[in-house]
Amino acid sequence: MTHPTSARGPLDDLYATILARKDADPASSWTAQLLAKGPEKCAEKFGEEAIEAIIEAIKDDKAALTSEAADVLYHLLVMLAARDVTLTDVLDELTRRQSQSGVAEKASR
Ligand SMILES: N=c1c2ncn([C@@H]3O[C@H](COP(=O)(O)OP(=O)(O)OP(=O)(O)O)[C@@H](O)[C@H]3O)c2ncn1[C@@H]1O[C@H](COP(=O)(O)O)[C@@H](O)[C@H]1O
Repeated sequence: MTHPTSARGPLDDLYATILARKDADPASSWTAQLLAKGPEKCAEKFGEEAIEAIIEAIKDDKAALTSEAADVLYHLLVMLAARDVTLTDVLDELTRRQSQSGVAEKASR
């Protein structure tokens, strides 16, 4: 499925960079090093970053939450790449849900 908002954005560019790091020398890049440790380690790092974001959200520190949210998005993409799930797969799932909720809205009118 082609995503309707297919204009490339920073997340697409970051995901493409992360994918390219799957074949890179681990010594050359933090991302390549993390991917070389395997999908379980990538998932663990995602969990750690999510918890750090939760802490900043509870503290209501907007600057720190913004920074942690960027870490969460980066580590989400690394975890997806480690398991060969594409960003397009995830966006398509969101689009499918939006169109389903549109059907539900129309049905309730
Ligand atoms: N967006 C990011 C990004 N966000 C966070 N990080 C790294 O993720 C790491 C995780 O932070 P931690 O505080 O947990 O790091 P740490 O304590 O050193 O790690 P551990 O000891 O816990 O394993 C840090 O080293 C950050 O530099 C990122 N590393 C890379 N990118 C982007 O990924 C792309 C590829 O970068 P390279 O990894 O340099 O190839 C580039 O576009 C980068 O901008």
